[in-house]
Amino acid sequence: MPVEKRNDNEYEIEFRNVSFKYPGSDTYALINLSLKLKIGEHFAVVGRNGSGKTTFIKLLTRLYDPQEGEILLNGINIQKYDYVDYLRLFSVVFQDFKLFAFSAGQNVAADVHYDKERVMECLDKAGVGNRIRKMSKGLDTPLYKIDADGVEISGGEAQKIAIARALYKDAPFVVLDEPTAALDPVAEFEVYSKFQDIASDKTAIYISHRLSSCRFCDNILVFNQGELIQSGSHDELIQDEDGQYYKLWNAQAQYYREDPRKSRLHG
Ligand SMILES: Nc1ncnc2c1ncn2[C@@H]1O[C@H](COP(=O)(O)OP(=O)(O)OP(=O)(O)O)[C@@H](O)[C@H]1O
Repeated sequence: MPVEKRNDNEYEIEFRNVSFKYPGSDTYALINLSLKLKIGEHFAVVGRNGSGKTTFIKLLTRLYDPQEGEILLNGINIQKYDYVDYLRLFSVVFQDFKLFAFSAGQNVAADVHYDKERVMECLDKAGVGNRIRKMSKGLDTPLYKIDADGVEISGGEAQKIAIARALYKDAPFVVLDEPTAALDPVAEFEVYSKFQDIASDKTAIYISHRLSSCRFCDNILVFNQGELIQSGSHDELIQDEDGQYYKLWNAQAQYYREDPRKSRLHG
């Protein structure tokens, strides 16, 4: 069935007791996950390596179907919707995003024909607009040196362009699966705080290993060994000294102490 187009973007997704094993694997990558993603809510997803964060996104975007439980869009199992129609609801930047040897503008629009002004706006929001403006042919500059006029860009710049592409798509759900891995902590914080503004009216999910970037998000979801074990704001989660969030936060705290004197004391 088609996904009903809603001008109010009132799309709600619910995971109901979802468990999942990858094909050929004996262990669960996700165990009994239940949560609701309501319109306009922003989520940060944190947890150790292999805790199920990316798998959660893969099920959400129907790269796989769960063996147990169900995922519902406005109360109807997502498997009942037309696949392409369903995917239109999402702008996703995966860890292994790809840019192509096309022009900067085409990379953002994922199309040959595009609205230059809007593309530039998205590049600005992602924090890479000025870099593109300074290129000899602006938006028409080919990325990568395959072309004689091509420009090599850094990993961090590529990630910002991938974020601009997700913004250009203008879908009601935006997912950033650690798209900031090549950014230094300051740049990641900048992207993340901008992202909160950019995604203001959208449902947004942001996966990051750097807890410092997520601390201002109201809904932090903590995954551990395939389970959602905690959720809440930073201030709520940090209260529980036996909790996983507290452990993760303290394990990383040495990397982002703001007071250099403290760093010296600990360094
Ligand atoms: N394609 C796959 N086939 C089999 N097992 C997989 C596959 N992808 C992930 N897994 C396993 O599923 C579990 C959850 O992995 P997932 O990638 O969701 O974790 P993650 O929290 O996103 O990790 P990271 O922080 O390292 O990106 C892990 O045990 C992982 O080894």
